[in-house]
Amino acid sequence: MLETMYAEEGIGLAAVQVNILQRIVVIDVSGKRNEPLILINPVLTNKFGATGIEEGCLSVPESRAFVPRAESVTVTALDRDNNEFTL
Ligand SMILES: CSCC[C@H](NC=O)C(=O)O
Repeated sequence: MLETMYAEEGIGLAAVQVNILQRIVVIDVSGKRNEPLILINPVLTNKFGATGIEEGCLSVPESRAFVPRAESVTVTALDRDNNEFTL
């Protein structure tokens, strides 16, 4: 998933986008593209505020649309070593 996200110059990719039917998300919003974040079975436990921007989607590359988003969220997930973390 990381390989695909980096190859497509994305900032995030969900497993279902590459036909893996599991709750896994990879993200890298670092400037140098060297800080991958892997969330397995993520659960949003809190969200705050409302915002949104026009976004693209690697699965529908020809389209862009405004997507409503929270300003911040709290998420708990497992990492690659099965350790739970919250951010
Ligand atoms: C803003 S959410 C990320 C959207 C897109 N990733 C998956 O489709 C990407 O451009 O990386």
